[in-house]
Amino acid sequence: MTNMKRIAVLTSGGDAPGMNACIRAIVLTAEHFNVSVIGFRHGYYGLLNSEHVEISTDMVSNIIQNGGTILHSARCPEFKTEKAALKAANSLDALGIDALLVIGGDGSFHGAHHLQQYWHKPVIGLPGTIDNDIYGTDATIGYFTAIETALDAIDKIRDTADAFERVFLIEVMGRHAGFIGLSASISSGADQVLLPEINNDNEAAFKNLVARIETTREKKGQCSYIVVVAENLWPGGVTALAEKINSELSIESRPVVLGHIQRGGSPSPQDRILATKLGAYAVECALQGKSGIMVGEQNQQLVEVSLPHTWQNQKPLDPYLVKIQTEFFDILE
Ligand SMILES: Nc1ncnc2c1ncn2[C@@H]1O[C@H](COP(=O)(O)OP(=O)(O)OP(=O)(O)O)[C@@H](O)[C@H]1O
Ligand SMILES: O=P(O)(O)OC[C@H]1O[C@](O)(CO)[C@@H](O)[C@@H]1O
Repeated sequence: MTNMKRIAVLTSGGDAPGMNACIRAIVLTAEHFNVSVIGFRHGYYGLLNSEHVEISTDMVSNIIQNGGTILHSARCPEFKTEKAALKAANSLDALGIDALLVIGGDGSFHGAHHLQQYWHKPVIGLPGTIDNDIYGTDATIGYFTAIETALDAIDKIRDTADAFERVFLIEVMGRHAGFIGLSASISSGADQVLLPEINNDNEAAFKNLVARIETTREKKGQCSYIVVVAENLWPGGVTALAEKINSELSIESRPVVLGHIQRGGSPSPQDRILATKLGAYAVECALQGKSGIMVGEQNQQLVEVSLPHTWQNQKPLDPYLVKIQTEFFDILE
């Protein structure tokens, strides 16, 4: 262990349930090693403007169950410049910070890597995003809770879909990745799913969707039909897709955009445990002088992955789940 005295943490990009659990674990672990923790508010903005607070252990009691982040989050486009990174490095030195922990998604990891070119002390990333789109860790903090939230909403939509025997197109988050979409679709028993990793031809996907709805209804009569659609896949989203279905075919459909509810709520046990594990491990890695890495978990083993590897490689969807949904279940129930 090095003789570090003070480390810093910030949360950046889309907030994710479990970020607070992670901050708590960092503070409690640091306390164990007699290291104090400074928190920068509002992601990289706080780092640039030295908007900071000393996080005591009192401040992290009773936050493990809360969504959001006590440090607040932000997207800070100007952090990409050399000027900003130099300013951040000066700010860290002025405060006597020995290591920086960044909880966020791949954009935040780009930021951490960028900073590292100008500040030569440990910088460590912790994967915190509902999207689960970070290579090198089986799951990101917040992903499990987002699936539960989406699933709860889809179950409720199914009730009204069944009552009216309607088609529902349900848009889920994920930015450009289909992890939430696939998990929500499998766990809700959705009839069909449209994901960026699977559908690269929207017209073909549309034809297939219509054919499947029509065939299902020929066989079963009027019935509900649930389609989970990843955001950023269909131009204009599910509202435009529903309009196309309604106008070109005599099929009544309803669009639902689940939106930011997927980012909120009390973190699930899995997210709290993952956040706690990674928070504690990140402190240990920092104290050992490790830098330029993301801490993650693979097959229940803690791992360290170089920051560029986390965005240079594409994390695949579970191929067997894809097969189940698109091949085995591509039949009438
Ligand atoms: N190339 C880059 N260089 C420096 N900083 C960056 C870079 N890309 C992103 N950042 C910083 O990281 C912040 C967060 O990135 P982004 O908005 O992509 O969210 P994220 O961390 O990927 O999280 P999520 O995907 O969950 O929203 C940006 O606002 C910016 O401050
Ligand atoms: O809250 P904002 O800035 O609109 O960002 C929304 C995006 O952030 C996420 O919630 C997390 O990356 C994505 O799923 C979504 O595309």
